[in-house]
Amino acid sequence: MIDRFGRSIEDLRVTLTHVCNFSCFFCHMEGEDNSQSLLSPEEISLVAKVGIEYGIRSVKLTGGEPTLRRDLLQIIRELKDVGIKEVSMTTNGVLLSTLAWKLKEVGLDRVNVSLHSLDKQLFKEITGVDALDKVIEGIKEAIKAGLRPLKLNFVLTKKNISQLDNIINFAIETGVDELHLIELHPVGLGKNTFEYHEKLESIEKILKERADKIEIRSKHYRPRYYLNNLVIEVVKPYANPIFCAGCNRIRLTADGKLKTCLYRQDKEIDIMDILRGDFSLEEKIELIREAYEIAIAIREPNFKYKVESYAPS
Ligand SMILES: Nc1nc2c(ncn2[C@@H]2O[C@H](COP(=O)(O)OP(=O)(O)OP(=O)(O)O)[C@@H](O)[C@H]2O)c(=O)[nH]1
Ligand SMILES: C[S@@+](CC[C@H](N)C(=O)[O-])C[C@H]1O[C@@H](n2cnc3c(N)ncnc32)[C@H](O)[C@@H]1O
Ligand code: SF4
Ligand code: SF4
Repeated sequence: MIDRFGRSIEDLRVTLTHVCNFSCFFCHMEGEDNSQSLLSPEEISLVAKVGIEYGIRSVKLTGGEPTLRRDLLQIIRELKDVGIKEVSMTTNGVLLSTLAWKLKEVGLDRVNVSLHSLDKQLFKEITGVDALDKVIEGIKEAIKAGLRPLKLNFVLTKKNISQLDNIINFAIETGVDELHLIELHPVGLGKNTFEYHEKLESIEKILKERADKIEIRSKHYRPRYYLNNLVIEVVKPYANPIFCAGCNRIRLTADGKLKTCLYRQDKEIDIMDILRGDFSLEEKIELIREAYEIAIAIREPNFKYKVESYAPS
């Protein structure tokens, strides 16, 4: 099923919690308001299962920090049980060294680990926590456990641009598969820290010259640059109509809303009353189907090309 802009939905992005053990100065919290609500593993897997009928094939677990959920293993197990082909997670990595093998065992396919600096002091300045060594340990353990392709997320800012070369070298030496080079985008706290925004254009120009191969991914039409054994994927979501044209994701917020876009709080459908209401399972499934259909009908690219109407005078 496709929306009015010809886009399918294939990926469900689930915010498992708004709680985090870091406090990154730019954190967008997936564009959600802080809430204490937590959907249960059964509720999450029911929404994902119904989503399969509408094209959902993969689920991304995010947050806040998803590894803080005590029932994370059960959530992953249930998502695989209802038929989600690929379950992946984006994490700050600080708890990964103890969790990696257990995550693999219950069916997690891969992880993205955020790493914005290899300098201890700067890492602490960015994240609020002195945890660089622990995160590196987590990355290494996740690779050993086979949570691959393992991707690093590097959000580029004026604070850490000097770290980029180190991060690329670290990724190659450690056996990381891919590096997401991410533009800081102004949502959530990121909105107030846009003075640290750094353009990616000059870096991308160098990548173009040095790459052995360049690909365009169907997800967000993201460009991927192959350098030796590392793939560097440029994630440039801000004011980028091409990115939004390739948006095949829909979101499930921590407080039970189907959210059609990271930037839009006006285009959400609250399904908490369906999930927690006094309905039979069949009735819930039917109501969730209706919610997906409404979400698909109202979703739209946040950034669109505007064609000026031209009226000769
Ligand atoms: N604006 C916008 N940003 C997004 C979207 N999806 C991901 N991002 C940003 O992309 C960066 C990488 O997000 P991840 O969760 O690690 O990765 P992913 O987008 O799921 O990509 P893969 O794991 O490679 O499939 C983060 O900064 C996200 O905020 C989106 O649909 N819209
Ligand atoms: C909101 S975090 C949640 C998952 C986990 N806590 C983590 O940091 O990896 C998801 C991803 O968004 C990135 N991110 C957060 N705020 C951002 C912003 N304003 N601009 C770009 N990326 C951002 C994080 O670095 C992380 O890679
Ligand atoms: S970016 Fe991730 S680790 Fe950093 S504060 Fe936000 S949720 Fe926590
Ligand atoms: S429409 Fe654009 S901004 Fe909104 S979620 Fe999709 S890619 Fe992100």
